[in-house]
Amino acid sequence: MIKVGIVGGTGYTGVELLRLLAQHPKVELKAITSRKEAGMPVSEMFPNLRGRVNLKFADPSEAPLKHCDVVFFATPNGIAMQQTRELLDSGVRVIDLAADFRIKDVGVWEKWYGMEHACPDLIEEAVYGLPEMNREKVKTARLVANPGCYPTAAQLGFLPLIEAGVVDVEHLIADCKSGVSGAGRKAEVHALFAEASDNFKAYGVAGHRHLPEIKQGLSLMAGKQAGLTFVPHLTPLIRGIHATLYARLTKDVDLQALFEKRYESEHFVDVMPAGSHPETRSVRSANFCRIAVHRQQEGDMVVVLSVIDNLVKGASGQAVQNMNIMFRLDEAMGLEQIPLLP
Ligand SMILES: NC(=O)C1=CN([C@@H]2O[C@H](COP(=O)(O)OP(=O)(O)OC[C@H]3O[C@@H](n4cnc5c(N)ncnc54)[C@H](OP(=O)(O)O)[C@@H]3O)[C@@H](O)[C@H]2O)C=CC1
Ligand SMILES: CC(=O)N[C@@H](CCC(=O)OP(=O)(O)O)C(=O)O
Repeated sequence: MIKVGIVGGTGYTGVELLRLLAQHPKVELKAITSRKEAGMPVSEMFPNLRGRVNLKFADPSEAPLKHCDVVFFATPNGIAMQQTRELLDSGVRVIDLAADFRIKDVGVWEKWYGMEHACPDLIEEAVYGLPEMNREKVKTARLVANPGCYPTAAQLGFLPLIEAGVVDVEHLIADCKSGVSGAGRKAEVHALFAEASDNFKAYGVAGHRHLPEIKQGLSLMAGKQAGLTFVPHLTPLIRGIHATLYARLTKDVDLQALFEKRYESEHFVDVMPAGSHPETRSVRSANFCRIAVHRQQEGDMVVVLSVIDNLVKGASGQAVQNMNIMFRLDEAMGLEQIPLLP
């Protein structure tokens, strides 16, 4: 059994990790932290876990994290980087759901995240945990930087086009919409029911911290600097991301065949039949990314639609997928939930 610790067990990605790991046949949950709720039984805070998780929250300073095989950080940005070295030195592997190790250029990271990085040398070692791009490196990684939610939806949608060299990579557009759980469980005015429901708005138009992360991934795929316009929107859903991606075609290709071929052996990426319009509810609570590719009848634009559940393929599910790869388990183990309808 893999002994697992979670730092940040009371947030949305933390409880989602608990939901997935409590049903994972090869996992033993050893430690779950919360500073505010230390001592409280997990199932008291989250009754959906009654009878499934019998641990209490522990303060991070007291939790037996060093006795785990792997520790997930489901914490705000800037926390994992303070504790990762000690864990790695103790032989514990680390999967960070936050952004501490996602961006290779530490100067870029410090600019967007507004703080000094505590261990820049570990950024180089960290493997960006998008399995559909980096599976081989994830296998041997001690430290995995789990991708952001918008970056997962956008990169998986653009990947076949960029790898095949059939689009203008300098002028890509990602128009993305997220459910409110993307903002986490902390109390914030914009996430209040009366603010977020029956409402729709863009935010971060002048620059969002996922822009450099997505651009880094697209540039790696292209082998040269990619140019991207990224606009996130807050939509009155609880879960879900819908990315509408635009690119100008530079070659005439069978787009449907290109996407189907690229993802034919990817369990968690579903290329839908030509003409489809994937819905966020078709991936709700599941680790799938569903994609449809469209060519408009006029002009040379390709439009890709990519949907994920931000808390699953966009965070905790992808983190468990990475754990499975790191421990040489079946990649889909514990992740076969069928999405919830309606
Ligand atoms: N929500 C989403 O859709 C996605 C989130 N992410 C990322 O995952 C991470 C967690 O997100 P989310 O679950 O939404 O966040 P929440 O705000 O919902 O939860 C944060 C958790 O971290 C704990 N925490 C906060 N500060 C510290 C600290 N200094 N030391 C230890 N624990 C701390 C909190 O518990 P306590 O304060 O009691 O210790 C809480 O359990 C973030 O970095 C986020 O950007 C990534 C992809 C998608
Ligand atoms: C709707 C909403 O607020 N979404 C969050 C992004 C999700 C997230 O938590 O960011 P990371 O992937 O970097 O961890 C935001 O825009 O800040």
